[in-house]
Amino acid sequence: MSSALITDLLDVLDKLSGGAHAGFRPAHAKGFLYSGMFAPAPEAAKLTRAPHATRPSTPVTVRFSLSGGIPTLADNDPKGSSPQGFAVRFNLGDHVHTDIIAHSHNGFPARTGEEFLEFLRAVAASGPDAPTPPPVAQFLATHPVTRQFVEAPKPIPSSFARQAFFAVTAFKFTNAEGASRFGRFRLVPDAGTEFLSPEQAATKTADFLVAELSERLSKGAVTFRVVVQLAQDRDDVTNATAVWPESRELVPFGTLTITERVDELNPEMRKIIFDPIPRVDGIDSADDPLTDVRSDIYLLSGRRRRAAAAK
Ligand code: HEM
Repeated sequence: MSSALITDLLDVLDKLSGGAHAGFRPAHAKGFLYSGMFAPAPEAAKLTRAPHATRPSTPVTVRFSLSGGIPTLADNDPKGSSPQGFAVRFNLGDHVHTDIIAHSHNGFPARTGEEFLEFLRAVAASGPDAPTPPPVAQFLATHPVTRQFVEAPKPIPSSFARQAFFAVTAFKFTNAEGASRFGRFRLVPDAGTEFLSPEQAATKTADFLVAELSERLSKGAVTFRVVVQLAQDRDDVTNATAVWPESRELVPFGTLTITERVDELNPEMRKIIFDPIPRVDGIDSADDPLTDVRSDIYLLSGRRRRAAAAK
């Protein structure tokens, strides 16, 4: 991976957030950590020999977040809140883990890191002093898939527990017999989905999503079904902008049960860096170019965050 691409992406993300916010993520900066358990569905072990698919239960740490890079963003901010993020760490042993990193929109605006950089630079160059038409309008005119992503409705949910999340990049799942299938993780809320109209969202407080989740957890656990959308032969498994038809089979993978909030400012917890590469036997990258770029940039960004927190 070109390190220039990674640092250029980090720079433009910082720029879009009005400069770097020391100790915070340059994307999905405002987020909240919780702990819980994962229990696999019987079908999971038929798909993959990964340990969390066969063990009766695996402890998890999860983080819900808003998409923007500003740590003080309001949960009902019409521009920076959606898509919300949901990252799940399966704690398999000492320093052994595998993650699912998902957001609340099925798709992504760019196929490669280079294309994403070009898009973000066009957005950054389209401020109030921009020429007409602004660079972002020119970019969108020649990138219909990005335009589709930008224009798709991304309503604010009534709760982090009431929307579905999509891992977008595909993985290759291999079972104990050595049989492989490609698929994409999805997290589906047992409480069902519910979204706010812009008018309803405007009446909410800046921290309503975390407050709502605390209130909900005081009454009982929050559960999500983890499923894998299986690719069929013609589906492109290397392109996160290509949404597969909804008719594709959804294989049950298990249930996530979220029980309590974890202090995200706790030094140990501040260290957590979710990893887009699964790094566990039985689940591999499907060679989507975004996977490696993301892994490199999350690591660089996470190290920068850790260094700032240590000061
Ligand atoms: C080239 C493409 C991408 C770039 C450059 C990028 C960049 C970043 C960066 C820099 C972070 C902060 C990492 C950290 O400090 O720990 C981040 C976090 C995140 N990104 Fe991406 N991202 C990309 C693609 C995606 C995609 C496809 C998704 C959709 C699933 C996504 C969802 C998330 C989520 C949910 C987080 C928060 C993870 C956490 O809670 O720690 N990103 N991204």
